[in-house]
Amino acid sequence: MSLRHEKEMEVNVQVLLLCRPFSDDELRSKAPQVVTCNDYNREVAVSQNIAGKHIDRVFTFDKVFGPNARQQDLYDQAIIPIVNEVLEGFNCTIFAYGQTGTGKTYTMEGECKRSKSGPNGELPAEAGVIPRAVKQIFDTLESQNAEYSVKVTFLELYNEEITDLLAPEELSKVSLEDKQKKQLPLMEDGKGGILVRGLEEEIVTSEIFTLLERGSAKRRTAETLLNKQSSRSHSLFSITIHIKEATPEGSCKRGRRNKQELGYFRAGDQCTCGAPWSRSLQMVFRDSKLTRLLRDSLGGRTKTCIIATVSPEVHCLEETLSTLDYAHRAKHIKNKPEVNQKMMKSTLIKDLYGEIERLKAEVLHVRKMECIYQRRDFIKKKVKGRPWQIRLSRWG
Ligand SMILES: Nc1ncnc2c1ncn2[C@@H]1O[C@H](COP(=O)(O)OP(=O)(O)OP(=O)(O)O)[C@@H](O)[C@H]1O
Repeated sequence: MSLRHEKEMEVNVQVLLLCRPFSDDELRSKAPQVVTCNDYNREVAVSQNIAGKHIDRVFTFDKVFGPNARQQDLYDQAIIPIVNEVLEGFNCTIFAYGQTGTGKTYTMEGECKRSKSGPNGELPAEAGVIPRAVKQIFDTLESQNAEYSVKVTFLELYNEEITDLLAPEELSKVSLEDKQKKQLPLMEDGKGGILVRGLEEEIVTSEIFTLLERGSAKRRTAETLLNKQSSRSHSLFSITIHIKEATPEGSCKRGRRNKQELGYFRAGDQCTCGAPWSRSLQMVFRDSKLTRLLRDSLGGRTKTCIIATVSPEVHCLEETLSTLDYAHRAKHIKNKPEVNQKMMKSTLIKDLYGEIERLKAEVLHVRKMECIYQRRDFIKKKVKGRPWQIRLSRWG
């Protein structure tokens, strides 16, 4: 392929800026505002006082959403086209990046717990990107009378450890404490991608709130100065859509698997991983799990959109500038998105056989682990519990 043709296929990572409104506490304390958004010009200005001089630093992004923007504004203006591209066959990634308390969870999940869906299935105003994307996918595929399945995964990355937020507890006798410590390994999938071994894939049939609530409840949270319910980790939510195409006689001829990744990545000192793309730019920490998870999204074959989140108030000035600097640099990352190939039925079957083999190996692994845990519990009881008795009986 010619260099010119290759360049034509390149697209930049899209970067949006979202500034959340003042919280009630910030309004009460009359904290000065240092961030001003100009949605129309796609600019955000940060006011600084340096040696008595008032200086404004201005950053331009692909789209800017000020404190008055509603969840629906962000979704309609920026996310709908991306989800449409997923339905057309691209793999896409959307992730929120920002300091603690700037609205990453609010933007990606929304306030699912507080609000309920409307009578006709319409989403609450507070619903974030994930439930809206799921609804758009279902609505579109239903309107096309397509034969499809939608599967999701939800993982947490904390201190270089990956845990599954959707792992069913009742299926395992492992205690919650052990479960949370259970790490999942990252490995190459043999097709140039990365997969997390043992990650639970859940089939979604309609609404996503129950699943999101279940996963979110397992995220590690702690109170920070800026957020009473701060998640202490990075999270990645993936939606895989499998669409089947039928022949006129009705039998399945070929299919396509498209993937949408939705993540929220913490910026700031509490996190040991730093800005993922600063790493991808500097080519350091090549083995960081976050960098590996995002390998295809930053500089790979995926279409990627970053939502940088900031607070408007003065106490966050330093972190806000750092988020804006990183986000601005990320605008220069180029990806080469490729449409997923439609697979012929025979290839599809081969692929599914491969998946069955992989799942068999996982079941075996889980059984072995359960055996080890049961043995350990048995030994623990023996050591810690009351004097242990073995009864020998004999019949006859
Ligand atoms: N755009 C917004 N409109 C209204 N409230 C918001 C908005 N963004 C964030 N908030 C509120 O700000 C608080 C912090 O938001 P959130 O928990 O989403 O931050 P976060 O970036 O995920 O923080 P952390 O990294 O600590 O988990 C929440 O109470 C949330 O409801």
